[in-house]
Amino acid sequence: MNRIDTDICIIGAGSGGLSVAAGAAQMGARVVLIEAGAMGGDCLNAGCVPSKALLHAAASDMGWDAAHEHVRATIAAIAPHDSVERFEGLGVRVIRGFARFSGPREVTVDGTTVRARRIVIATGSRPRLPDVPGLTEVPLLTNETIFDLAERPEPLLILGGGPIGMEMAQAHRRLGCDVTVIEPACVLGRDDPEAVALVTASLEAEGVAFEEGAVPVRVSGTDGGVEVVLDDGRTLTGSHLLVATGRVASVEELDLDKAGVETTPAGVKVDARLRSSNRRVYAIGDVAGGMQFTHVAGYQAGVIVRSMLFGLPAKARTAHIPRVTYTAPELAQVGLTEAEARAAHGAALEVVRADFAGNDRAVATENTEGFLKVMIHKGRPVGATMVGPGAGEQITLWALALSARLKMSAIAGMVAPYPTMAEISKRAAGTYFSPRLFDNPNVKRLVRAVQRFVP
Ligand SMILES: Cc1cc2nc3c(=O)[nH]c(=O)nc-3n(C[C@H](O)[C@H](O)[C@H](O)COP(=O)(O)OP(=O)(O)OC[C@H]3O[C@@H](n4cnc5c(N)ncnc54)[C@H](O)[C@@H]3O)c2cc1C
Ligand SMILES: NC(=O)c1ccc[n+]([C@@H]2O[C@H](COP(=O)([O-])OP(=O)(O)OC[C@H]3O[C@@H](n4cnc5c(N)ncnc54)[C@H](O)[C@@H]3O)[C@@H](O)[C@H]2O)c1
Repeated sequence: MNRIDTDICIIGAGSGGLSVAAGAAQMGARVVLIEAGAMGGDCLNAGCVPSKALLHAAASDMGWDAAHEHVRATIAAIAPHDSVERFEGLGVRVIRGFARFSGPREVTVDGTTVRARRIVIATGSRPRLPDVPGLTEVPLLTNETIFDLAERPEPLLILGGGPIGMEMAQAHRRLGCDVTVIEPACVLGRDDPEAVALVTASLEAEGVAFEEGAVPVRVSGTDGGVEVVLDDGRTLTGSHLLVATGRVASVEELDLDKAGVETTPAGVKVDARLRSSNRRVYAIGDVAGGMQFTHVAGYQAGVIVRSMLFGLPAKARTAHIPRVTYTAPELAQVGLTEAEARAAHGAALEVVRADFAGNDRAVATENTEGFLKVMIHKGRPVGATMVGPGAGEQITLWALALSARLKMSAIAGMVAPYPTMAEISKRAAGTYFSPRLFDNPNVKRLVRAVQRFVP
């Protein structure tokens, strides 16, 4: 049995683990990084990167084979950034293999024991298969297999109308497939319903069929395909079935009990500093059971690097984290939705809105569908929802406003170049101040008084 002593041992080289490794090694810590599968984890190989590449290819009308070639080429172009070579170049010791805890301070991988002062669990998540009779007996697609499909599904059935289901529905429809999304509740159920309605209408107009409020009760194989029976008795038939019904944290087989690391149904149980019940062991990213995004894993990596390397008691916040569903139109959210903000702040909440229809650039470029809504409490934004062209890029202004706790006056005071889509944010901020200025009798009295005296 080999033995390695190190400062930090990281299990999982995905979005979270790689960020910890790069940060900690470049600041002088001895780092061991263990990866069982492909470097880069889900985001690079079966998540963000292939899904956005496929959406782009589908929008560019390049056809099925060229679209999949574009997906492979995109992964290959980004892969060197996450590669063993790059990380070894940064001074990280990379071990390929499946890691398990063998004690409170040690992890074992293929006959090597790594003893570390701090251990980071960054093992991510895998697709959750819902408990529908017959589901496990038919060939299924998940995010792990859909990007490698050689043949075009005809038609494609999708279980789940979350971000994966919606992005894959639009991409595959645009690549020429008939697509039906089966969703027992509402699609994109965490998001602002008015914004979701625009996304759904756009996908419907392109030919995606939605079965909302439909519960799948049985799945079975057919000659060359699958059948899904719904609770109202109807049967839908497809050549392929994509299951996109949420994620399960990858905690099994880690032998967490040997390290005294507790779990919850969502993943590793962590405190606000992302420490597990074993104070030497941290968990970040999808396995920590919070928001499941690459930028969250990266942000959490920064928080624990500060804590592990400098002993600074950094806490992870969530109120300023944005999220985007990359359909056309894009749907972006940061902070509270209107419903969440009303529940949190009641009558003290103000909501302002600006529509792309009132934005000159949107009119000139025929991109007028969509809006921005900003939720404001005591002069500061507590949430923003944007749906429309480039919403994912534009939400970053509001992500900054929330993370830096800016006042609405900071946004209103910004000069945005004319004509840009970005003026929509300034317009929303102006809408917040205009009743205070224009419908205010005191302001009018003051202006009349001053005008009497100015020469
Ligand atoms: C289809 C899809 C699209 C997505 N699109 C977006 C998007 O547009 N934007 C966004 O922000 N997020 C997106 N996500 C979410 C994003 O991919 C995840 O939140 C992110 O990858 C989580 O990073 P992680 O480091 O926690 O886990 P991962 O990136 O999954 O990395 C975990 C790594 O740990 C390894 N591992 C697991 N167990 C062990 C073990 N015992 N020993 C050694 N190695 C182990 C795995 O092999 C894996 O490489 C998407 C997800 C999916 C599925
Ligand atoms: N653009 C992005 O940032 C992006 C894109 C894709 C995925 N992701 C991340 O990956 C996570 C997982 O995505 P997801 O879409 O799988 O999960 P999700 O949890 O967001 O959505 C799953 C959907 O499946 C539905 N569902 C549950 N049981 C079902 C059943 N038996 N039959 C049919 N539908 C059922 C749920 O009601 C829900 O709407 C997301 O939460 C997100 O964090 C992010």
